[in-house]
Amino acid sequence: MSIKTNQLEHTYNAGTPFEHQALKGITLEIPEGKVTAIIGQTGSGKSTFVQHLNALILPTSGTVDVEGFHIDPAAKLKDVKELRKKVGLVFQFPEYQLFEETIEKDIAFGPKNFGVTEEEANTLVKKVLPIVGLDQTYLERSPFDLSGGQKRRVAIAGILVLDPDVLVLDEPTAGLDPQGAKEMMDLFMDLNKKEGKTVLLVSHDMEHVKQYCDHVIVFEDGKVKKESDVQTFFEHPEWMEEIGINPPSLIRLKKMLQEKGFQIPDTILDMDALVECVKGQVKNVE
Ligand SMILES: Nc1ncnc2c1ncn2[C@@H]1O[C@H](COP(=O)(O)OP(=O)(O)OP(=O)(O)O)[C@@H](O)[C@H]1O
Repeated sequence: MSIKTNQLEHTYNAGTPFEHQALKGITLEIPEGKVTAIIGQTGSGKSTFVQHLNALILPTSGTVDVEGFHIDPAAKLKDVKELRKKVGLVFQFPEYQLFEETIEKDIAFGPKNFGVTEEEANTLVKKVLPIVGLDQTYLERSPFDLSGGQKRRVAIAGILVLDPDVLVLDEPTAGLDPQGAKEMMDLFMDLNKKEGKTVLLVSHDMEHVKQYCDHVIVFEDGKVKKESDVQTFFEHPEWMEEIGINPPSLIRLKKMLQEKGFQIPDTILDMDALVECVKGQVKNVE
């Protein structure tokens, strides 16, 4: 089931001097089973948009259809509780939301909240730990004694334990070192490829978008500025320039080589193909 929004608008602090319209009529369809990136300048409305997808905030006007749920400005929290199981939202720095005294209790909190018995919840916790790369010795440890990257794995386990069909990830690798970020992205990609989960990734990291995503949606000032498959998107570096986003390193390298006189088709987006293309021309350019 795809995710659809129709003329979605969101205004913060409506009717006060601090009123701010963050979303200005977003009509979108996000494909099921794919990895879709949402990119755009800071403040363009990305986080506001994704928080509508599990009804964490409600539209000021317009609608969202997701996993069989229809969300409009009058939606009631009790009607959307089940939706939270189906659409898992991973915030920026999710580790700040850990609060229980053991990792087992922290991860079990969600299932118990949905009426699962303690025993069943603990079984689910044991299953999810290896998925996030932690072994069973972590169960009784305090989440607060872990490294930042380990804490984040625990927080993400707390979402995966509900087995959502859709994963909405708001800058899930922010603050991680490159290896930690790669492991985190590989984990999400596994869930997409092996279990068919739909993934929506809010990211400022164009290397990740190029490497992992199928589809790109660009936000600007609360509106959708562009939508494209990932190949077409990265064939147009001028689109990234327009929105002030630094292209991935390979695209920058390609542009430098083109400016030096190398004939490189825009369709080349991987390093092996770029090297092959340049090799044949080195003598000509010298
Ligand atoms: N709780 C809030 N109250 C009032 N204004 C808000 C609130 N949250 C966000 N905004 C404003 O809404 C606009 C969109 O913010 P949002 O966080 O959705 O942008 P973003 O594209 O996710 O930015 P970033 O890339 O920095 O995370 C911004 O101008 C922001 O200041």
